[in-house]
Amino acid sequence: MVASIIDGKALSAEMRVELRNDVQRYIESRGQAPGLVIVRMGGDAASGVYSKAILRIANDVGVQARLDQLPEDTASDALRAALQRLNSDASVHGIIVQMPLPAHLSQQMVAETIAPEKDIDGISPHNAGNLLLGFPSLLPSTSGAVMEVLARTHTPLEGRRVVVLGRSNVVGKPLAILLLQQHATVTICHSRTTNLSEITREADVLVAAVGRANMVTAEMVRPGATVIDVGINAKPGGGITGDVDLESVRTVAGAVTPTPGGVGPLTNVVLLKQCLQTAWRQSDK
Ligand SMILES: Nc1nc(=O)c2c([nH]1)NC[C@@H]1CN(c3ccc(C(=O)N[C@@H](CCC(=O)O)C(=O)O)cc3)C=[N+]21
Repeated sequence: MVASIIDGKALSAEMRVELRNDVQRYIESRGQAPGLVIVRMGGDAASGVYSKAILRIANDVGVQARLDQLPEDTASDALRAALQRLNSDASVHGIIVQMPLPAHLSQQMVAETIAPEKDIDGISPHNAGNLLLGFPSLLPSTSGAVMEVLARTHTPLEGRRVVVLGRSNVVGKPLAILLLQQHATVTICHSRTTNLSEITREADVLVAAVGRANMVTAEMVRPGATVIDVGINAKPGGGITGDVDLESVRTVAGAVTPTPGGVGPLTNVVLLKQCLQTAWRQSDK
């Protein structure tokens, strides 16, 4: 079997056409663009790539976006105050705080401070709780992007075995919930899982969201399976690579997403789509 390579850039372009129209309708109705602010501390490479991609695509679809780059040593109180200012700024409809945070800052503080109605990356307890309960909610955008890839490639999920590698709050956990809602049989594996490849070889759909370059190889994949690579690992010489060893996996898989050019380009669009959604909500009042 030689896997087909899923073209994330093409899927992203398709979504951007839809989104550009939807943003235009908002601007015509409300007389202003949806506003988005990225808050970033420090110099993590993956979050740098992501920030640039968000700004570029925002500009392309008509969302007003800016990057608030704060120093790595920003104090917790100063970050809280900055977020509170964004919460009460009516021109800001969506806020994303880039992860990972520097070690001295608490994810819980950030998640509890961002106003749930501006939480376009779905990290607040309010949105996470709604997702768990099956109520409408804002999603962590990467988990939303994986669902977009699966839907737009018509990958069946109902009754299928899906194995998710990774249990993070931004990918593994929310994705497992979304897959359950589509009636998949979901298994979450992580760093303490024993006999990992025995489990992954059962998967009709295998999602890698671990953060370890090239860890998924052909021996871990069921022949014909769909393999979704969510990993964003910085390459020593610059650029990014995924969690999936593409050259190895493509010999057994049915379909596989590359990195770059797979899930990443949809993540940005999902984030912006959710910003448009929050802008409509905030201007409805
Ligand atoms: N709160 C939060 N939510 C996140 O979702 C989040 C985060 N923090 N911190 C950083 C990581 C990383 N991440 C990326 C998303 C898309 C691309 C992306 O668009 N990649 C393109 C372009 C790659 C390139 O320019 O080389 C591609 O894969 O083809 C990259 C990285 C989201 N993350």
